[in-house]
Amino acid sequence: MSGNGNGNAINEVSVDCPAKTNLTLHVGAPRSEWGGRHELDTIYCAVGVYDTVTASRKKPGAGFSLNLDGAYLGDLASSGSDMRRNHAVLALFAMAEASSHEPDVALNIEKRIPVGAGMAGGSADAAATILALNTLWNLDWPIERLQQVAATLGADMPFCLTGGYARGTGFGEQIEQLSKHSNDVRELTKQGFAGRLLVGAYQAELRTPEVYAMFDQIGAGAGDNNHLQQAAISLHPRSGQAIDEALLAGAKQAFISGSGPSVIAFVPTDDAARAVQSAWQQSRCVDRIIASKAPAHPIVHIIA
Ligand SMILES: C[C@@](CO)(OP(=O)(O)O)[C@H](O)COP(=O)(O)OP(=O)(O)OC[C@H]1O[C@@H](n2ccc(N)nc2=O)[C@H](O)[C@@H]1O
Ligand SMILES: Nc1ncnc2c1ncn2[C@@H]1O[C@H](COP(=O)(O)OP(=O)(O)O)[C@@H](O)[C@H]1O
Repeated sequence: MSGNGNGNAINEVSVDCPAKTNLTLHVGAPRSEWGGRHELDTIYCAVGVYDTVTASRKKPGAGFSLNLDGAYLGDLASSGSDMRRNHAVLALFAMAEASSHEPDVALNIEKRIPVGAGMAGGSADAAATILALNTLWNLDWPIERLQQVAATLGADMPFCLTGGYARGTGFGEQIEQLSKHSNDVRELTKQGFAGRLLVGAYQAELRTPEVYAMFDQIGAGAGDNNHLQQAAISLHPRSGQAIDEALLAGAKQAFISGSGPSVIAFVPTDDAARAVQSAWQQSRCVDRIIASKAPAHPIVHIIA
């Protein structure tokens, strides 16, 4: 039984896990050996919009349970949403198998990351679950071991375990953690891809496979750092309007987050933040605005 320093067992752990965006997302050809997934070269950056996953120990044999809280649950709220397919539950089962534990754990997810938004909300919840169980079950596995488990669940899940910045290659699952002093990050920071930001979020969701399929048809927009941007805008034009409004209002950078539809606008000053907020509200080109900053990292709390 794991201890929390005063000799008692740990019974509840919560993890605040940040969302993900891609400061660059270069997309190559689909590869048959990767099940048709495209070759990527991307700079991941964690954004300070957090989901909180709480994992509590249940009685032996009680099985798992899942509870979702939050005002914006997207398609997770529908009764048809299969709990067993939730990415946090998939992570629980993967960790249970890898560590020979029974999945007798209650999971509670407080969702704040927009769903189906291109911000890896599902991957963040899976990563939070992995980090929580590493403490709840007293595994204390190194990050590399946890990333091996995460990589079996999705391309951007290994990155979500560490946050900060990373270069992703392969189909996005090969991760090289980047320090903020690395040349890549220093160059992007110089171009304004760091610090204070606004997220333009939508009720609508985009399906990642559909965005990649559209990319295969129309390719990347000239000069776009995110090669999926033109495809996402063709499927969800309001995101393109939000980018134009943000840049006009003084955002240093504004772009689609990953496969979209959400838009990230870096706003380095109070004036820029106020101007972008007002331009988005007046043009009604976004449904919700979330103020945040980047980079960010997961935070683990031992509750009981
Ligand atoms: C686009 C990115 C950018 O980081 O993230 P999101 O914006 O969705 O968060 C990722 O590539 C999302 O990767 P991942 O999270 O694995 O996508 P999944 O939803 O699991 O993949 C669903 C489908 O997307 C397509 N896909 C995904 C990754 C990739 N490198 N090439 C692809 O073509 C494939 O059709 C795949 O079957
Ligand atoms: N815990 C979760 N949080 C969000 N989405 C989830 C979760 N578990 C499963 N999903 C499913 O994954 C899909 C993609 O969600 P998400 O990861 O938020 O978006 P994206 O892949 O665009 O970053 C959603 O449509 C949802 O049905």
